[in-house]
Amino acid sequence: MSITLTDALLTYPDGDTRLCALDHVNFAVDRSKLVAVTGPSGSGKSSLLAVAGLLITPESGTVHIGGVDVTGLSRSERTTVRREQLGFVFQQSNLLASLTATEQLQLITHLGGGRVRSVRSRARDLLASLGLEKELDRRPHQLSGGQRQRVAIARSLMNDPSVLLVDEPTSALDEDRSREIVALLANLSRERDVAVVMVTHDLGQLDLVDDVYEMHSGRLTRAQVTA
Ligand SMILES: Nc1ncnc2c1ncn2[C@@H]1O[C@H](COP(=O)(O)OP(=O)(O)OP(=O)(O)O)[C@@H](O)[C@H]1O
Repeated sequence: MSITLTDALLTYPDGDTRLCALDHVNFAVDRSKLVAVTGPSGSGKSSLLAVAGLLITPESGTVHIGGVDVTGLSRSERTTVRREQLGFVFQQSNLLASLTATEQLQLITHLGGGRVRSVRSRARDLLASLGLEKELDRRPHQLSGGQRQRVAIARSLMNDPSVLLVDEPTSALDEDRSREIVALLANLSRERDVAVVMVTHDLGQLDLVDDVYEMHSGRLTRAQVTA
């Protein structure tokens, strides 16, 4: 398995008691799979992504990435695992208004200290592979919502992650564009051998995913197997 949460417990203070955001959650996603996590607002989906993304450490239970237990790592070790093995795509594409599509991707690697020329050609190749060959030098305001989300997905692949964590990627898109983005995530999970975890309210695209999980009050259950 590429990412595994075992018996993960996470609570938050809630008045005099504690609210259980992850209630002994077991979750595993293999490489080349796209898995959707659905559930009502407040059920714990963002908490699941935060624990899977090593942004929050569970109170008990473990997180394994690529078979390695990363639960007890120091903050800087967690940052290294995040930089080398994880990719993130957020609800809004979070692109910088002044940068071209290519520069959005270059920036990520420059922050991590990559070489300029190879980074630029890798950025352009990645964008082209996601159907953005004509948009390489466009800035966010010159792109459609779907194209912006594609740039954000390309950016998340710059470090060649083994796990991609995607939060509501279609919430700002119409139905056709939403379907294109979920189909793109399904394809790239297979072509790039990535485990993709997608939190979504968009139940119309679930036929494209490999597994569906549902969260309710911090409890995670497998909803349906479509492939
Ligand atoms: N930092 C925090 N402090 C206290 N409670 C929190 C904190 N973060 C989340 N919660 C609570 O934990 C529960 C789970 O929240 P979480 O954001 O994980 O749910 P969600 O399913 O992602 O919701 P949404 O779909 O609205 O984003 C909610 O009841 C929320 O209010």
